[in-house]
Amino acid sequence: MSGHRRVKDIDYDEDGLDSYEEDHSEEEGELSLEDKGMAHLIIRLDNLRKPQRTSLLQQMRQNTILVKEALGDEHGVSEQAIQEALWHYYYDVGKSVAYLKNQHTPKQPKKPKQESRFDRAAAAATPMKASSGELSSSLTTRTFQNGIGARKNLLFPWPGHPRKITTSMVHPYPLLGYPLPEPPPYYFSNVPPGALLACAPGITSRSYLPDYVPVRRTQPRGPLLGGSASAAKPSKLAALAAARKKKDAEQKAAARTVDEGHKSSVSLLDRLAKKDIGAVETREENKSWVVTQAASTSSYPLRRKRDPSPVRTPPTSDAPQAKQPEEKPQEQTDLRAMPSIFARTICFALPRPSHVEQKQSDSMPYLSCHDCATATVPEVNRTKRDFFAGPSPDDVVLNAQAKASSSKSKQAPSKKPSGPKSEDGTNGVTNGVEKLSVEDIIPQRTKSKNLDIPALYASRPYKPSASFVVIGHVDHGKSTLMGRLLYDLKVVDQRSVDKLRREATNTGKSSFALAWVMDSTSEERERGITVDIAMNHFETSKCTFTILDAPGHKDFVPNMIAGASQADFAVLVIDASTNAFESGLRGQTKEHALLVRSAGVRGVVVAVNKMDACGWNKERFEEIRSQIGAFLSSAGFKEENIVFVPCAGLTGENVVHSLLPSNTQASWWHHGPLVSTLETQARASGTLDLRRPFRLQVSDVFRGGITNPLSVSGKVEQGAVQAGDVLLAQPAGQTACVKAIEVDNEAADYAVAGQIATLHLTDIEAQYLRSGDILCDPTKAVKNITTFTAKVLAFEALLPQGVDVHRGRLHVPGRVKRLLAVLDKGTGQVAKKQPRVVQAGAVARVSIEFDGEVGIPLEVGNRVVLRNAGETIAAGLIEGVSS
Ligand SMILES: Nc1nc2c(ncn2[C@@H]2O[C@H](COP(=O)(O)OP(=O)(O)OP(=O)(O)O)[C@@H](O)[C@H]2O)c(=O)[nH]1
Repeated sequence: MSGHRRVKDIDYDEDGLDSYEEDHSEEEGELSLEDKGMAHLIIRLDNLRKPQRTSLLQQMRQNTILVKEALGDEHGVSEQAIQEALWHYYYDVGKSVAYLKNQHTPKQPKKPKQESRFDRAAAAATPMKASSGELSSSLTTRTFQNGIGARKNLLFPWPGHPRKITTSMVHPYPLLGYPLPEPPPYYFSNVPPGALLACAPGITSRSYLPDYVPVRRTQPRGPLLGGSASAAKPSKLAALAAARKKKDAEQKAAARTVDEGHKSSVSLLDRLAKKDIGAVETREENKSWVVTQAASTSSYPLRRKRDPSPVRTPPTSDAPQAKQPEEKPQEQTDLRAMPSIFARTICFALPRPSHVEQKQSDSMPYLSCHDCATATVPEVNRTKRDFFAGPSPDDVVLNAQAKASSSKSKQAPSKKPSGPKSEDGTNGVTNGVEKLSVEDIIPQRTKSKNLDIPALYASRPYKPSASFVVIGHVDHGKSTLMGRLLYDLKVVDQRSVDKLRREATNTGKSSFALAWVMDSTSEERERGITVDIAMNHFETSKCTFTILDAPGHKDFVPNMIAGASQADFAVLVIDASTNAFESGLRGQTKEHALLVRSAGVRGVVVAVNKMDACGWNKERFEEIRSQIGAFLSSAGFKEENIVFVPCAGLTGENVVHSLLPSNTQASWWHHGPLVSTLETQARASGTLDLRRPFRLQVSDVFRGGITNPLSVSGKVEQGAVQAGDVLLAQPAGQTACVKAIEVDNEAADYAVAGQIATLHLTDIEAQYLRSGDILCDPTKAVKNITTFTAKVLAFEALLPQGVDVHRGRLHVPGRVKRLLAVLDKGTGQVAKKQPRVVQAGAVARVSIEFDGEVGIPLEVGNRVVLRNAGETIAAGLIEGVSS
């Protein structure tokens, strides 16, 4: 059900607007032949009413013709492609033409690259000459017979691989002879280990290789560089290589002869190790390492067996087996390099020459092979002095500093007892460190000034301040109106506006220049619509304001809800031009008004905008006033809290400055401009109870600068906060300390309910804070709940169903678990228990539970909005919670 249907169904909507049913029946006409050609667009426009759809299709037709003309005949672009481009560029003919020209202009064939000498040489060295048929015999015949196109397919057999050879895919190894892309990791997942190795160069087996992978050529390779591929005459390089090979072979043969003459079959390494081990065991017989029998024969000597017993093994008669008398190890030179410090750390008992002992001890005072204390080292070999038992030198200094600063802040006498020198050589400062408590060592938190905020606030010299959310249907001129307000109040300077005008003109959106004051993201500027809440501050002689410019598009209603939750009052912008007001009523005008009311907003200023477009027609203004006034009253706004102001954001008439007498068309308006109405609303925003427990819903989490690595912003919902306060972040359950506060972009000592503040936090990790979370008084914290009951007004028929629960920036999936009762709208008494369905427009009590296991920070009195499939289906007040 569309939004306007939902609004129509609510029984308080008795304003005589066009009925949805009538409109809907109009839409069911047959498609014209012309329309059938645009069926792909009609599908997209399906959710629009017929007049809108017809106008868009009309525009599409006209623009299609314009684009065709601009493209000319030679491009041969299909009509559908043109319409797709127009759709993409929001009917922008210029952009669509540029895009299509770019897409359909035949690319100039690239000038063939002149072949360099290197290319020629490389080509000669590789057998990749399909045309000449000089192919390796081991490459599959199929591969080459099928030509390059087929080869591409063969090369990229796995799904999703780009079927395009790029330079990055070319296999660097010329052995395979042609570009081979790296296969995806999963390709070899079922290949047994070793199989890939078996296919490595030198092994011709291809049993595990997929068909498309050629194996190593069995033919000798041609020369890599220079020379001829025929290899009839060896090159100089080849001759050199052959000579070196021959020399190597001769050397090996000589070595073999020497080895054969040797009595023992023990390798050089073995012999060296034996010498070393023998020496060690002679020197340090109490070592717990034993040399295995294998070490004395052929195994690598470092492959030692660790004594499984932690008890030191006394030298036995077997041990001397390692000492082979015939080896005469002392006569041989120790050729082994020293093990690295790391290696020695791991194998702590390895011996090392005495000449390096001292040096390494110096370089790593805490890491000595002999000093490493671990459970597996025999007791006697453990260090006598445990370096890690006491604080490190850094700790000593830091702790002393902490101690010094804490004692300074406490105005303690600076004289410290100079204790006797400790065992480890540290002086009395170190002894003092041992007496430090954890609190002394933790960096000092920001000290609270313990301000009496309610008293200060009552006697403040400040102006009243208020925040307002700007709502209304898409394109009714919200951002332009706010841009104008800021421009005329000199919040935005002339230079910036001129720059925006230039940029907007260059992109063909000159009328959006003022809107871009608020819409700052590239997406918003490109699409010409607001996407997320834009915040800005301004000040008049009487008040300070925070603007929350909400998106009007229905896709961004959740962002609009977030804005509404932070506002004291709302500015509902309505486009007075022909048909625009009516289409807004069927769109988001009413939905937004209902949502701000549901969010607890009491006052609304209705800015009847674009009055220039209807010639400042008084009748039009009165028509809008009567229809919207009736609707707002039925939605729960009191009559005295609804104010209407005619204005034109684009021209600036009656926004900041009163209407000029020269504007005779508007002579009927005798009240002030929009800004003076805002001031009246701000003063009427009500008093605040600052003594209630602090609550702030986090709207944004960001890095507030080098000195403020973690900052949050949001509206203080109740209570007050000052620097030095400790707050609890829910649902994470982590505490944070308030380091500093900003209100209206200026440093402040405190922030109170109603203000949108930035809190710079310490003592909390960023992972514990997300937008939608609650910062609260830890002594009276908001609990994380899993179920709640709420009194809601149903915008659509309500069943036990899945819903998204919205509260400001928070939106969490949940379920309407039970419909508890339908309530009487007037008295609030139960009219019907356990209904099977709650009709649209009815007030009901429902039970809602969240999907996840993590509780959500909500409490009694919070206002929630229930949405489903992009539609607002109900809104109301939490009456009871359970965890
Ligand atoms: N004639 C006229 N056009 C206006 C006026 N105000 C805004 N417009 C035009 O209306 C169009 C939409 O203006 P925006 O300010 O972007 O509308 P919006 O309501 O902020 O749009 P969303 O934020 O996307 O919902 C622009 O082309 C503006 O130039 C006005 O007072 N008179």
